[in-house]
Amino acid sequence: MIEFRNVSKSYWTGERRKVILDRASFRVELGNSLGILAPNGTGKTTLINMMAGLEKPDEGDILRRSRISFPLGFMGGIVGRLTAMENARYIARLYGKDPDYLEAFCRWVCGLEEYFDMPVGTYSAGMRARFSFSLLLALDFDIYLIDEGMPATTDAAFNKKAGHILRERLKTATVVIVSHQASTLEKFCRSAAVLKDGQLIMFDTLEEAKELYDYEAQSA
Ligand SMILES: Nc1ncnc2c1ncn2[C@@H]1O[C@H](COP(=O)(O)OP(=O)(O)OP(=O)(O)O)[C@@H](O)[C@H]1O
Repeated sequence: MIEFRNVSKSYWTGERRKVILDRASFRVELGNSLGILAPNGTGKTTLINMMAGLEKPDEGDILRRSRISFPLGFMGGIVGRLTAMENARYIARLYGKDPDYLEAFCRWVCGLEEYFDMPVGTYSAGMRARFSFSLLLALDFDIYLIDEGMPATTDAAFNKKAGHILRERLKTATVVIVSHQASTLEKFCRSAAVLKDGQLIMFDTLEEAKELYDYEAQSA
C-alpha cells in the first residue's frame, strides 16, 4: 500500500510556482493496479518519484507499507564504469538476492550478449533501458512503478520477452503507471486517476477517468 496524506509539492520556475500536488490524499491498494492520466509537464515523473521515495514532498506524509520498485528506467545506483554483470551482482547484494541468479536472469532477459560484460557507461540509451528493465524484473516487488516517459527500447524481441514476464508478474503484483494517454494504461490497469489542479481524482474504471481527461483536453 502507498498512502499520500495531505501531500503538497511545487517547484519555483523562476517566475511562478508550479504546483504538482496541493494537499492531496489518496491510497494505492495492493491488487488494484492504477493508471494515472495527466498531460505532459504536469508532474507525472515527480509523482512517481515521490511514490518511489526518490523525491520528498514539501508538506504532508507518504506512507509505504509494501515492497515498492524504483521507477522503470531509473538508472540511479547503476555505476557507469562497471559492467552490467558487476552492477547486477552488486544490486543483488543490496536487495539480499543471490548474485548468481540475478546475473543469469538479467543476462538472459536483456540479451545484450558480449556487451553485458562491458561498462554500462558505453551503452546506448536503448541498451541501458533493456538492462534497467531486466533489473526491475529480476527483483520481487509488490508494487511496480512505471513512468511512460522512461527511456524506451525499440528492440521487438526484448519488448516481447520483457512484456510477457511483466504481465506474468502482474498477476500477483500491482502496478502504477503514469501516462498522458489512456491507451498505454489499458493493457495493465482497470482503475484510473486523473492528476488535475494539484489533486489526484480517483475513478473505479479507466473509462470514467478517460471521460474527465478527454473533456479537460477539449476545453483546454
Ligand atoms: N527539480 C525541478 N526544479 C524545478 N522545476 C521542476 C523540477 N522537476 C520538475 N520540474 C517542473 O515541474 C513540472 C512537472 O515535471 P515532471 O517531469 O514531473 O512532469 P511530467 O508530467 O512527467 O512531464 P513529461 O510528460 O514531459 O515527462 C515541469 O514543469 C517541470 O519543469
